[in-house]
Amino acid sequence: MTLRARLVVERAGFRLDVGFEVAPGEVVALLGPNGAGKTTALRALAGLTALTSGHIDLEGRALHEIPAESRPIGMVFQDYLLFPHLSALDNVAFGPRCHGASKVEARRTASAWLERVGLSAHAGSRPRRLSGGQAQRVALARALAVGPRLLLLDEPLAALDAHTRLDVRSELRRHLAGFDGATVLVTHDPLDAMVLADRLVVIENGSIVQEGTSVEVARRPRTDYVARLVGLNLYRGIATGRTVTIEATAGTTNDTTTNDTTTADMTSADTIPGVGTLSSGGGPGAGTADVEDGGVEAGGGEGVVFSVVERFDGPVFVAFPPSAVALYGTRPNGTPRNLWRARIDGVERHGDNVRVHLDGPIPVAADVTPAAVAELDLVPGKPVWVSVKATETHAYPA
Ligand SMILES: Nc1ncnc2c1ncn2[C@@H]1O[C@H](COP(=O)(O)OP(=O)(O)OP(=O)(O)O)[C@@H](O)[C@H]1O
Repeated sequence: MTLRARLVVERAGFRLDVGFEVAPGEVVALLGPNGAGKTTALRALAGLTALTSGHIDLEGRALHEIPAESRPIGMVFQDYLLFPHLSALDNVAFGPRCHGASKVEARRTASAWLERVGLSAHAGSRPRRLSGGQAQRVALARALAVGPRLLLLDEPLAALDAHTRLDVRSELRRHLAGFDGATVLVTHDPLDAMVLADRLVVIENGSIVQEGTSVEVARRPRTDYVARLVGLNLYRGIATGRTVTIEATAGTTNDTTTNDTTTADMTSADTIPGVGTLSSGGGPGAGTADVEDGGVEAGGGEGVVFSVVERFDGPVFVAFPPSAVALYGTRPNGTPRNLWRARIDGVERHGDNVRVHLDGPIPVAADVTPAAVAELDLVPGKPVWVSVKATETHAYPA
């Protein structure tokens, strides 16, 4: 293991006590609700918050005995914390310079990193002239330029608008894949965690409540928070331009063995990346949604064709929240894309709304108002039309 940590931080009214390991090249996401202790854990790894007890072992070195400024770590913060008076190049060069490199050497290293993140043309720009996405890339280059063995990312995408976030997320994933040290990422966005991390460590109230790959965590949610967390509709598919074919569903049912409270979430659990076979329920509703005319043809579980905003070729993920799904009792007018027919599998309360689980060519969860439930008479077994606006889907390379 590259990193072995047990972090105990005590404060009035709060106690963090977590232990986890990160393998070389692995990205671990610390995920959890507000106030869970994620940032405290990250700051403790960085040496910015003192440990009450515990230890941090990085490649055999006792990191907790090393002062923050001498730890071999790179850190990216939510708001980047770039020096406003320095150019992008000098911001990146700052790290190597602090680690003893000469000015020329530091700038050479910085220049190479700016090129790797695609920002050579902006080397002379001050941070205020950079977009949020560009500033984030400079911050990442600055963190990696010191050749860290541990990379710490604190909500690295949180300050970006939705569209930029999409691009930067894919790009960050690529850079993380090329980093051979340990990476610990803090986020409360499940999409960031699932796309960027190999493994999730879910923290609630200062303790680890669940950990594993996103598939493992999603299959057996153990807390309400985790169950909600995996409530995204998320599919793996193949893109051709702006059209994504969601891989065929297997037609096998879930291996749900109990009727406990997590059962209702298993549908969405099957929509987590890495799960090769999505449960379609295998019912007569399985088929191919033709986005051109919005119909559903019997197709023996061939999946669904989605139209999305982003243009890609090859394997992608398509994600959208249950709130982006609209249900209709009769086929809606016009020819909206991403329209197919499904059958209601289950209905449950979800905050102020109602979450409707649907069978069909792909399993999907929809959040609708109680008024809509009454108006459309949404009861299990009822056939409905399902539509998802292309603008509310996110597609990104798998
Ligand atoms: N500097 C501080 N002094 C005292 N208490 C703090 C300090 N920073 C955080 N806390 C408290 O410690 C607990 C954990 O906070 P922390 O910021 O680590 O949570 P988090 O999981 O990162 O949450 P968020 O997602 O909101 O950032 C909270 O109860 C918080 O109020």
